[in-house]
Amino acid sequence: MTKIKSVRTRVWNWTGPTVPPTGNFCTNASDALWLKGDAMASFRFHQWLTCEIETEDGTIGIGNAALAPTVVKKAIDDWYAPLVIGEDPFDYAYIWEKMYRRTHAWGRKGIGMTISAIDVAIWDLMGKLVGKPVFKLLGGRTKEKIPVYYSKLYAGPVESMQAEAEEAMKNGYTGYKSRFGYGPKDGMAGMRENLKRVEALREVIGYDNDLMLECYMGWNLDYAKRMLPKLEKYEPRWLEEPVIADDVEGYAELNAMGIVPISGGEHEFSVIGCKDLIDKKAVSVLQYDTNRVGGITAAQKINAIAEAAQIPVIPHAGQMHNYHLTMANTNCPISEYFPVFDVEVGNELFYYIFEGDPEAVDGFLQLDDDKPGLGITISDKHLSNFEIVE
Ligand SMILES: O=C(O)[C@H](O)[C@H](O)[C@@H](O)CO
Ligand SMILES: [Mg+2]
Repeated sequence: MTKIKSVRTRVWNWTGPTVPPTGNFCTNASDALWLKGDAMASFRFHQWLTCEIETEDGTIGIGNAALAPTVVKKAIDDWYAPLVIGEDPFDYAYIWEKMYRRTHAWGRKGIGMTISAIDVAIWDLMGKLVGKPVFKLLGGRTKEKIPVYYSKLYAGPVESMQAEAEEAMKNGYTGYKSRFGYGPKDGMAGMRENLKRVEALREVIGYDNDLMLECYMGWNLDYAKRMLPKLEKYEPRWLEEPVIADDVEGYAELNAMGIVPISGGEHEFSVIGCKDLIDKKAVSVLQYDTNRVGGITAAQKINAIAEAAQIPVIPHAGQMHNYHLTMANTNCPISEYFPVFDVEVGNELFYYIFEGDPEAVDGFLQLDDDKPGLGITISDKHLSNFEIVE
């Protein structure tokens, strides 16, 4: 048995070129504020955290976190790393509870669930130590390959969104996720702008493909109740994060309307947090992100609860820590896929930090039965575009 010897965290600050967002790029929680200047400022992810856990035999497992990397680094360095050093990585359930309970006073939501970055690294480590891909430790291959939906189509001029969708269709995706650019502050005119873009996308992708619509917490209950009947005829597969994450009652009211399935969960944390969404019938599709919700240990427990309630789980973000869970669970039907693009919002930044993330082909992605762990390495190809803080 080889014990955990060290935990190495690094913050990767992107210093390379970025594509500045234009105009009503994507609604978000800050839209409700009387704001001057860039409402998107709180919304770009141009930093990332890597967390490498090494055992005495030199094996290294890789975890990551996308939200608030500098704060997460401090939480891991000061609080979580000392709790895991000296432990056997295969005691991952004990390690998880130790981290969760020893920081419970402040750690059970948000930054505190940085447990995720460590837990993902431990699962990568375990896979490498037994020579198996992580999905083979979770339930194995439930799909020949994973169907993915193209997730971008931020709001912009109608013509450019249609051109982006036309280009994406060449890759054979059967699902497309678009972002709304307008919300309550934009009034009826904004509603028309939103509907104009949904209609335009349906003209391009037709009705035999899924269309998912993302609000990213930028609407509110009143606005969403008014928009849902107007959206119904476009047959969205789901409406994502229409209200802020704390408004679980609002989620439940919108979902109960039964007009468009409501999805959410990427800003929910822990098994109990996700169970609450399910018990309150707040979502028809649960979308935690494994590197936020509590890692693979928590995510797999949530998958069982969701399956019992027959709520499909389609994790937020096209990253390896989510793909392995989707491969290993029949109740995880498809995966979100962030196409590789120039750094814009930053969802795609991980492509510049890691190697091994699969590329979608003909609307599917594949995981390798013979690649141990998560199947990613830390890349040295883009180091010149990063300032890395140890
Ligand atoms: O569902 C998503 O992909 C997220 O909400 C995105 O990370 C965010 O960029 C909003 O589109
Ligand atoms: Mg989302």
